[in-house]
Amino acid sequence: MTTSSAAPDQHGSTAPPGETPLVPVGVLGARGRMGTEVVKAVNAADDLELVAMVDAGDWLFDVANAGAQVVVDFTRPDVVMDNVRFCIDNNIHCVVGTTGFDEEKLATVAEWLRPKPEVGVVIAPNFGIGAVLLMRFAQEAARFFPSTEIVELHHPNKVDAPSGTAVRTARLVAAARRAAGLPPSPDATTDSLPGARGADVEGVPVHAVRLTGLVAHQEVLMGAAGETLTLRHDSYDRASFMPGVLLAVREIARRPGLTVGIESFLGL
Ligand SMILES: NC(=O)C1=CN([C@@H]2O[C@H](COP(=O)(O)OP(=O)(O)OC[C@H]3O[C@@H](n4cnc5c(N)ncnc54)[C@H](OP(=O)(O)O)[C@@H]3O)[C@@H](O)[C@H]2O)C=CC1
Ligand SMILES: O=C(O)C1=N[C@H](C(=O)O)C[C@H](O)C1
Repeated sequence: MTTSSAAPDQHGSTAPPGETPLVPVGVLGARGRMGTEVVKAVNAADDLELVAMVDAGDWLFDVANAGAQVVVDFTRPDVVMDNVRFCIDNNIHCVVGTTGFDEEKLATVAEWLRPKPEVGVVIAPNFGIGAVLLMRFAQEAARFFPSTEIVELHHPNKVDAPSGTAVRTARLVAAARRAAGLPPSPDATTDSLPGARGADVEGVPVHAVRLTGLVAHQEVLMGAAGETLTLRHDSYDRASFMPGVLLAVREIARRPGLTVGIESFLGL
């Protein structure tokens, strides 16, 4: 569905002469939990214009036809790659919050971007500023603790487990542990039910809870002799992701190529 009231001129602008043009934004997954919030946030932003809302069953060409310069994707791990490919092919910058990106998929996106040096794609498993900081703090602290485990807790409608944020946190922690030369976390378990010790992400156990009433939460637990450090972040409302999403929408045209996470946009 396209939402723009005025047709773009030959430069893609709908602004009257002399005024700073609004950035035309399309939202994919627009009727979903995150998409609905993004639509509200874009509509409330003075410098952005919502030009297309696309959800399952809608025509993806709507975003190109509407003149979107930036697309925000909060869809599903099984469809997001097709959406990103379409945007890159059509010279549209992408802000991607959808999860499910492993190293292979990231490499594929980087490959698609190679012939399009002017297009920017940011793929971030979490746009919450607190969650981004938690990842950074966990990365900093990891080398001081022999044991680290991650517990992520989410609403029960989430389709992927563990969360993209937890997987990224675990990878960052694992890299910090490797760099510090830490041995595997001590664990004497020889007898367990399947899943009891969580998913193994590069040696870091990740436990996923799905509970009615929750939105998005994560704890990183670190242990050393006689002490523990627990880092916790809670998103109680999806509004918590919007400052990060809007920052990425405003920045991405100046950041060609592939960016993973919004840390660099925040000066981290
Ligand atoms: N990076 C971040 O900060 C955050 C990331 N997420 C991630 O974002 C993703 C979406 O989460 P959430 O909003 O809760 O999920 P929802 O299921 O509520 O929303 C996804 C929407 O995308 C629609 N959709 C499915 N296929 C397509 C398609 N091909 N084109 C366009 N739309 C499509 C779905 O329709 P239908 O239901 O009919 O399939 C649905 O309306 C998940 O991967 C989640 O982990 C979530 C929160 C924050
Ligand atoms: O599905 C969600 O809700 C969320 N998904 C992202 C993830 O998998 O990390 C971000 C946040 O945790 C909310």
